[in-house]
Amino acid sequence: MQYHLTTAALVAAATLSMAVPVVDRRSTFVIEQVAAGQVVKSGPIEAMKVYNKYAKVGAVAPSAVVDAAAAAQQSGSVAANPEQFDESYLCPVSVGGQTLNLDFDTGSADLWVFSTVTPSNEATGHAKYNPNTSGVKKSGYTWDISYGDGSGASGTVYADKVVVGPVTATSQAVEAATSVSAQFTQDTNNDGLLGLAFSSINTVQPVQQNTFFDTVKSSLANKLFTADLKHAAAGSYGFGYIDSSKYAGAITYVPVSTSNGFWEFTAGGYSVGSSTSTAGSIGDSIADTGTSLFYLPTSTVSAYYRQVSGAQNSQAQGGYIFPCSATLPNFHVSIGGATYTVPGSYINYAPNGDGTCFGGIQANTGIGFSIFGDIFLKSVFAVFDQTQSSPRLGFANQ
Ligand SMILES: O=C(c1ccc(-c2ccco2)nc1O)N(Cc1ccccn1)C1CC1
Repeated sequence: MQYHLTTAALVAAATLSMAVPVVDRRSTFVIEQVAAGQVVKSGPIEAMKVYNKYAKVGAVAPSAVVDAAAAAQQSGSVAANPEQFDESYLCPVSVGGQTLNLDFDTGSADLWVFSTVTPSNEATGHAKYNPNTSGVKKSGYTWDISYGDGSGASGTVYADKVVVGPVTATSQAVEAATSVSAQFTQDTNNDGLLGLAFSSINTVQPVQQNTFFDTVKSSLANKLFTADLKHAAAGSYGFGYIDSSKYAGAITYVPVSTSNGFWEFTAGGYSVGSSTSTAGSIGDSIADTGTSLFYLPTSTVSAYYRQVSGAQNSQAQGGYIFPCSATLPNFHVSIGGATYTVPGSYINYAPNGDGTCFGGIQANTGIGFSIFGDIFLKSVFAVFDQTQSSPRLGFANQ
């Protein structure tokens, strides 16, 4: 039986074959390279899907359709450079043609930047986005965010081109700060945040805006991004593809609840050091690249520091501390049936200056869930995946 491509598909293909110059034919439809500049919407991708659907009965896509579809599927990566003590990781991003170093944060959903509209005494030492060069003001739109550590920022909104690695959002909501808290002013390496949580918690009013990932998602070869953070070394974030050289063994996936706007999942049992007994379940957790430490239930945290001689929960320092000379046991956690290990050395976060050091594992008291922050994430390869009907998180050992 001879299948006929639908008229629409033939028209689409014909149109594209006229519109797109025929270049070299791709033998296999594997997307390696990425598109720059204008991102073509889903026309070529839909046309390509038709050819793929009927390939089994002999349909062959014209090279123009293959090329246009390929050009419409972006993927690529950007370096994630650690600040001192791995407090946060900063990535170079082009915002309206200006390079700023942004903190990619899977725990929030606003892309906000220091700018020429930030009071100069609050912006000293920071790279600033100048919206006048190419930004389109979304007049009347404002934003205001507060973070768990008490920091925060607020301002106005523009639409502009944002490029992360080779992945381009031609019109992304860029939130220019007109006010930032002291914590942000003081960290002169940090020129703003790029939120990668769900857009449902974006703070722009009166019209909520999309994250960078949601803006480019439909143009990515695969609707996912990855985090490959490292201890005291440059790692990377990838968009649209999984680099299998960045992890060992299999990626284990777990379901994600989006009801709070976070990459929220259920973590399983844990064990400390060489002990084989896996204790109780950690439970409700989020994966948050924007949080430095690893916040866990009080029972888990006291079980861990019971194995650290000299450890104490210091009111003065605001958490568990121990002698910097202490040997810290590894921390193992089970997620989706697979076990991941945070090396003890990663749990010595930073010196307090008095011979004691501050722990990378701390209690989640008052937060309401556990936070798998950078102390955990730099121990694994993480996949933030929206390729399925519902979002999921994938983890692999590095
Ligand atoms: O910092 C935040 C955080 C991020 C985004 C928002 C927010 C407000 C409005 C939209 O997003 N609010 C936060 O608070 N942490 C980490 C954290 C650490 C410690 C205590 C509480 N939390 C959110 C991811 C959990």
